[in-house]
Amino acid sequence: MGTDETLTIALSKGRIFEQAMPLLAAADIRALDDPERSRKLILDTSDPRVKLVIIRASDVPTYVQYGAADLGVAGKDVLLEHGGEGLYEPLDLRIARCRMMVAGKPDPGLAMHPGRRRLRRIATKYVRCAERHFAAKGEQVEIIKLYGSMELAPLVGLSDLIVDLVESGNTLKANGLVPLEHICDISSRLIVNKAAWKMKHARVNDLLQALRGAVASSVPAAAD
Ligand SMILES: Nc1ncnc2c1ncn2[C@@H]1O[C@H](COP(=O)(O)OP(=O)(O)OP(=O)(O)O)[C@@H](O)[C@H]1O
Ligand SMILES: O=P(O)(O)OC[C@H]1O[C@H](OP(=O)(O)OP(=O)(O)O)[C@H](O)[C@@H]1O
Repeated sequence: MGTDETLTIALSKGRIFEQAMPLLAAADIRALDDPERSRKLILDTSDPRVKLVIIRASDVPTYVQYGAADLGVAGKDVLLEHGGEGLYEPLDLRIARCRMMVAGKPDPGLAMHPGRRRLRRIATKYVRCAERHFAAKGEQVEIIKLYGSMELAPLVGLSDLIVDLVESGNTLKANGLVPLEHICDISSRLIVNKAAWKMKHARVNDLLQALRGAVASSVPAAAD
């Protein structure tokens, strides 16, 4: 965790950085470097008491859980897989919105056949979510853990179905797959280390209020 004077915020580069920075600007926090162009992992900001640490999206909850960062921005998908230990999740930032879905070939054929002899194979990065989804339906499945490009798995016979994130649907379509079941809606959340929440409460709370205001003005209710 940073010193008492410093707030450290963990973010991944790409869509979360791009969509979170306009919200952080409402709290007068602007990055002094562009993570797409700099190799720096710790970025100074326009507020000398705030630093950004740039890490993999799936590592953000771990840094915050252990207090290596006071706060972070993480997708709900990543939080569901992490489990949320040691964290508070006080605000839905409503950025990086998409859906977690089961997808597969349009004609699942044997994959959906009730009389099939082996368990259906599900390829996914989201093992916990997939397990929970199929368990809730009362179906035993075999989960195959992957780290990316899930869409390939049914095309080459690695799995019958995938569990992945879908936004426009273009990636599924480009690979001849279709969405089959909606698991949950996903957006990114502000997360806070539990100790930082107590020890740095005034500063964390100021930031939270500024972000709350920015979220309310950036997403009109009618967009839901
Ligand atoms: N197509 C998408 N549209 C909108 N939001 C998305 C989409 N894909 C992922 N997200 C959200 O954005 C977050 C960050 O995605 P990003 O692609 O930057 O990281 P990642 O590649 O999933 O993670 P890692 O690098 O740790 O494997 C995801 O955790 C998810 O919540
Ligand atoms: O429905 P769409 O708009 O096509 O978006 C869905 C794609 O977005 C995500 O991948 P991403 O682009 O983040 O690449 P990654 O898997 O390398 O993170 C997700 O894993 C899908 O592949």
